[in-house]
Amino acid sequence: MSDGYVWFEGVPFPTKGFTPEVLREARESFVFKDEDVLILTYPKSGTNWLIEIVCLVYSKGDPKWIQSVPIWERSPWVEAEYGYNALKDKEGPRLISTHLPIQLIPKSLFNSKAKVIYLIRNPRDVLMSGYFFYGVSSFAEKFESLEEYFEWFIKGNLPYGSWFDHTHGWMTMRGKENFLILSYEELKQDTRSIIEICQFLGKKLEPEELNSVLKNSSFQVMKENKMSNYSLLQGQCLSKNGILLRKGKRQALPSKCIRIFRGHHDDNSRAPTIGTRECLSFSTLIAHHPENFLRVLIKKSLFIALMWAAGF
Ligand SMILES: Nc1ncnc2c1ncn2[C@@H]1O[C@H](COP(=O)(O)OS(=O)(=O)O)[C@@H](OP(=O)(O)O)[C@H]1O
Repeated sequence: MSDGYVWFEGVPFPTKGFTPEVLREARESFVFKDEDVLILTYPKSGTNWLIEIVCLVYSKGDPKWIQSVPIWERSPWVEAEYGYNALKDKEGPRLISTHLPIQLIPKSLFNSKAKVIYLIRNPRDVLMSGYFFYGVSSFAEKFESLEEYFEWFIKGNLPYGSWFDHTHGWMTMRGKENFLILSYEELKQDTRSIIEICQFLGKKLEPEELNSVLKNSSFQVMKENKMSNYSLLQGQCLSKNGILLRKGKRQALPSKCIRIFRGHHDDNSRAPTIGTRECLSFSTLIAHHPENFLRVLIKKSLFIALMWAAGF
């Protein structure tokens, strides 16, 4: 276990704003209400984008709320000290965010009809997004190189632990009536996911309201909204040049990273068995064909084993 995190039940958490006491209390005592909506993701998967969309759906596209209240107050994090205290006595339907793995979520979730929206993102982009974000944050352990960071990603030595465990755990909720699974990639592709969100939340929006949701949750508009872009926290939990909305799209990976992903050795002498394509399509594949999850997981494990064997 590394000292660069707050640890709870074997899972690492950021060093600022999290304590084992609050994490325990949240899991044991937080009461979900049937009318709550929970936004659930592994970090760097587009959480804040989804929060912005849901807020706009609730306000029928009117941007006043998202322009006047910080995003972490609109949808507080149940596992964080600040969020837990803000949420626990809050009246009425609540918007709640979490990155918690399934085993640490407040137990009451499983006895409530609270609606859960689980957003998954391609692990390659989650990985790169975290690489740039954690590198300038003041709450995560510092890695020396991309190789070291990659190893930590695979081992789950990053805030909230392993992407693989997180995804594997929460996918067991697939098919439940109050559980909607979406992917970042599909959300980017077209409006269908937003319509799905409206239907799931029982909100009917007029076409112009829907257009306003799209416009006001777009990357560019969100990047300029200081209530959503975390610029208010720069110099606190984010360093001065820390940005949440970095690219919002796939970017060319550094060649070193591509090699790692492909399982290539420098001299290319060991042919990759599992390549980038499988990694890229992993989340989309399980979103569309959940029955393939196990098969893909086995392939992924094989891939990881191969990388270890290759000395990465
Ligand atoms: N509106 C919109 N459209 C598209 N993409 C967006 C949007 N808002 C945030 N993002 C991208 O989401 C990434 C950050 O994910 P999270 O919000 O989950 O981060 S965090 O874990 O809560 O820190 C981060 O991805 P990267 O740019 O790849 O780093 C953000 O740019």
